[in-house]
Order: sequence, then C-alpha cells, then structure tokens
Amino acid sequence: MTGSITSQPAPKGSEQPAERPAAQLSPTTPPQEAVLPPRAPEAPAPGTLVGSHYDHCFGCGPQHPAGLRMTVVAGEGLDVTAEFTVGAGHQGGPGLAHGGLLTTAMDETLGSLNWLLHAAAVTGRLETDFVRPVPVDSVLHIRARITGVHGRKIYSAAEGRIGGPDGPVAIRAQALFIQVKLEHFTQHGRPEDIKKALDDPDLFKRARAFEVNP
Ligand SMILES: CCCCCCCCCCCCCCCC(=O)SCCNC(=O)CCNC(=O)[C@H](O)C(C)(C)COP(=O)(O)OP(=O)(O)OC[C@H]1O[C@@H](n2cnc3c(N)ncnc32)[C@H](O)[C@@H]1OP(=O)(O)O
Repeated sequence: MTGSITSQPAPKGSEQPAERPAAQLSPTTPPQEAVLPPRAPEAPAPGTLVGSHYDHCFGCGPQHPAGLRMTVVAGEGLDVTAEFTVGAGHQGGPGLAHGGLLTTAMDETLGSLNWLLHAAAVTGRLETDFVRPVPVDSVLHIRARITGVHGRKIYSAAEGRIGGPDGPVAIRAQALFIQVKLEHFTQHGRPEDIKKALDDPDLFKRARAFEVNP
C-alpha cells in the first residue's frame, strides 16, 4: 500500500508572520572583513600530496580498515584537489553512493585546506547540495578552496564532479572550520587513542608545531 502525506491546516497561532525577515547570509559565507592569507611556509608544495593527518582517520587514514583512504593534492594557491572512488560498500540506494559518505569525502577535502595555512581546525558547519546521483564505480573529482579567514574561522567551498575533472557537478559544499589548540584533542579524545597519537613521532611533530603557533 502506498501512502500520501496530506496537508493539515496549521494550528491556531502558528501562522507565518506577514513579513519575512531579510535573507541572511549563510554562516559558511565569509564576512566582508575576511581575508585570504598567503600559504604558510610549511604548506605542501603545489602538486604534492597533503598527506594524512592521522593514520586512523576514516577519511584519509591509510591504516583505517574500512575508511575512504582519500589522497589530496595541494594546488597552486589556497586550493586542493582530491578523488573519491565510490565502491559497492558505499551504497545508499541500490547502485548509488550514500549521501553521507559523499559529504564525508567533501569534509575531508575541505579539512585538508587548513594544512595550507598550517592551522589545526575542526568542522564547525558543513552545508552540502546534492545535485545529481553518483553511481557506484564513479570517481568523484573534488576541487576545494579557502574562501576567507576571519580570526579563528576558516571558510571554504568545494565541488565534486563525475565523469572527469570537468564533468557535471554532482555535489557542492560550503564549510566553516574553527581553529583549535592541541587541547581540543587531548581533552576530549579517548585517552588510549590520544596516547597512541602522541607516541607517533610525525603526528607529534605536527601537533607541537600547532601548539607553539596556534
Ligand atoms: C594529539 C592529537 C593531535 C592531532 C593533530 C591533528 C590536527 C588536525 C585534525 C583535523 C581533524 C579534521 C577531521 C576532519 C574534519 C572533522 O570531521 S572535525 C570533527 C567534527 N567537528 C567537531 O567535532 C567539532 C565539535 N565542535 C567543537 O568542538 C566546538 O563547537 C568548536 C567548533 C571547536 C567551537 O568551539 P569554541 O572553540 O568554544 O569556539 P566558539 O567561541 O564556540 O566559536 C568560535 C566562532 O565560531 C563560530 N561558530 C562555531 N561553531 C559554529 C557553527 N556551527 N556555525 C556557525 N558559526 C559557528 C562562533 O559563532 C564563533 O564566532 P565569533 O564569535 O568568533 O564570531
């Protein structure tokens, strides 16, 4: 049996106000005062891999057993490119990518941009528009760029295309990342994972660098 959603009259007192408030900018749109800073001296050279920030990250960790294992390449400016191959294990509808996983791929790519500023930052807000379905076996070609920085807030945007790097857009995303100090991880993360992470000499080097230059 198929059902349909019937419209009910709104309860008394819940009517829309006669005048709508003026359209507001999305919190992922940089304010006028935002700037585009230069790449950090430590930023990966254009054309080179940005590198995983944590071996067990679901998005980029090479040791994650079921993660997306994404690799991201630094662009010439405050931009990166990445590819995500949609496998059979990534399905939502039959033969189609799950939207949440596509969002994860966008989040991971957008998060990689912060390395170009040598900033440790976490996603505060992520908005996605799913423009067309993405079939299993497609490669999602993602291009992402920083659109502005204001204080601790890093604004960015990305598109994911299918059928080639210049193919039609399948997904768009805008994000607001917030710079955090090392304590964000050490205070909130599961202690055994924090200990393991701090024991990793490479990660520790990066984390220390953030601590002295947050
Ligand atoms: C030992 C191990 C070392 C590891 C070294 C590795 C380092 C590199 C790891 C990178 C990892 C990336 C991984 C992939 C990307 C994720 O998946 S990150 C995981 C998902 N995100 C999270 O878990 C974040 C959870 N949220 C939080 O912890 C806190 O809300 C935040 C985001 C840190 C902000 O809290 P806060 O520091 O107290 O700052 P707060 O004053 O609330 O906000 C600052 C500003 O941002 C604005 N803001 C904050 N949230 C929002 C929002 N949702 N919407 C709009 N505006 C907002 C505020 O309004 C405020 O604006 P102003 O007043 O300054 O104008």
